[in-house]
Amino acid sequence: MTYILAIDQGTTSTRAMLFDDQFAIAGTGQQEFPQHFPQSGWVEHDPADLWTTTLETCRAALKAAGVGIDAVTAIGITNQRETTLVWDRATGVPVHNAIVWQDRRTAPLCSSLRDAGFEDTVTAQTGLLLDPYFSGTKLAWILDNVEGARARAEAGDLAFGTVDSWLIWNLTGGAAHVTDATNAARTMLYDIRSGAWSQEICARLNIPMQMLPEVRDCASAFGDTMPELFGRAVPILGVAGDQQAACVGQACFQPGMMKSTYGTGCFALLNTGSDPVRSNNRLLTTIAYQLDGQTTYALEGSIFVAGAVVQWLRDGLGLIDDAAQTAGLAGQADPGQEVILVPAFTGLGAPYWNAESRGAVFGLTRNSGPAEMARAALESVGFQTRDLLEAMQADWSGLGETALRVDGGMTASDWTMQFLSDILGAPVERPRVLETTAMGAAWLAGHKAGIYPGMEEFAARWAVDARFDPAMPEDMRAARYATWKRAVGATISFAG
Ligand SMILES: Nc1ncnc2c1ncn2[C@@H]1O[C@H](COP(=O)(O)OP(=O)(O)O)[C@@H](O)[C@H]1O
Ligand SMILES: O=P(O)(O)OC[C@H](O)CO
Repeated sequence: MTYILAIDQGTTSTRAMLFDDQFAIAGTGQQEFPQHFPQSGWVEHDPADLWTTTLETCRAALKAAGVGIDAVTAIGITNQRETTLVWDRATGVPVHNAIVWQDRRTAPLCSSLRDAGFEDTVTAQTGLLLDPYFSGTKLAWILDNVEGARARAEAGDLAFGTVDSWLIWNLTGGAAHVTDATNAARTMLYDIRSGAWSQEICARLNIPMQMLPEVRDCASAFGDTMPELFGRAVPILGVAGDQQAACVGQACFQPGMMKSTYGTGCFALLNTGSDPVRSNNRLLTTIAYQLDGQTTYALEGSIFVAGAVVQWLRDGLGLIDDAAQTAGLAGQADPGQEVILVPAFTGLGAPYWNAESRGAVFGLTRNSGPAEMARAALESVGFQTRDLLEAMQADWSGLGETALRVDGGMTASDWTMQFLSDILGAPVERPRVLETTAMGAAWLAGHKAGIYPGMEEFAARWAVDARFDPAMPEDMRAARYATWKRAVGATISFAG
């Protein structure tokens, strides 16, 4: 038996999974690591935590499976995207903590660049918006704020990378400074059409281009691990950002296919094929995957609060002890009350991108209670997904009748998935294998290694666990969505 080791380095935990040659999971390792919030709106990770949890979870997965390293053919890596690291090329020592994708410290820099009319250039080249979410302004912040960093960068002594690059650097003992096209596409420094770093954007942000990693296809030879780490050198053959890896793991290989991942937040990616579609509705244009030099593009919508609204019911309001209780509560809600929760706890993401909004509840009566709040919380996830779908439909005519493929922790809630289908007016499919992100990374590496089948056969193996079809009458769907839109409008206008 041969295996692929998939590393999934996420925002709150690192996981490693060993997949056998039939895609069955033979062993898993998982570790959480500390989040650092040095100031309001700032989020950092210790780069050493990202690396050591990776190493330890890989070893734990091998141990759990009882598999020796000789049976591991290759490694695939998937990772939290946009998170920004800078380290010394000679010593491998980072010059600063990793600045996490959620960090808003560069909001003033982004505003001034926007005011100067630079967003058009950014969107035209990178497909992104000029937002602190992406790596570019975080890297500029490090160069501007860490003493001596700029001079060292200009002298060629510092390397920049997203988390994949940092892990590969460490796995290969500093031999490889590389990334893949999907991670590059999230930096706001990469021209997704020409497939090259943007000289114009780097110059504007004052970023020396010798800091940037070499960009490769998602299934490529990224480097070999140092033999002393696992007992043998193992090639790293697959890399993709986590949402893109989920798109691959969900086998969304045809234009018009779409996946949506419901974890803490929600990220929906729609495959638009070989043409990058420019959004008129504030969605992101990004790279879904790049294989054999061929780039496949996607439209992406990001929602900041999905499962997090359930965590708020539990930890903030104390209405439930466990996420799974929400469905039972929601089912008891009074059908006559229309309570709407807009969970803009940290502003609104796509398609609104309103950083100033905060959460709001509408339609409370004297009879509203935990059941109505639970229902409103779960429904908010469906309403927000409909917002994304509406934007995608407006941007691109190729969005067909295909079902939405879902994954992530919140898809365990049948109630939420049924409402999602009802409010979208479209089928929703939950796959049998929910580990789509790790499986996507494993497929990239295993396909390159020649132990996994090609795209078509891999796609044919995708199997449904549950399908949810719309059951809500059309007039009710329209009325309920119109109420949601009014609630969002009021939330945004309240923020001023
Ligand atoms: N049965 C459930 N009903 C509703 N929400 C759930 C349920 N199970 C898990 N969740 C939510 O799913 C999220 C966890 O999903 P996960 O994919 O592990 O997230 P992440 O990768 O972002 O940490 C949590 O926010 C949790 O509240
Ligand atoms: O680590 P996750 O699963 O929260 O995903 C984070 C995204 O990649 C951020 O863009």
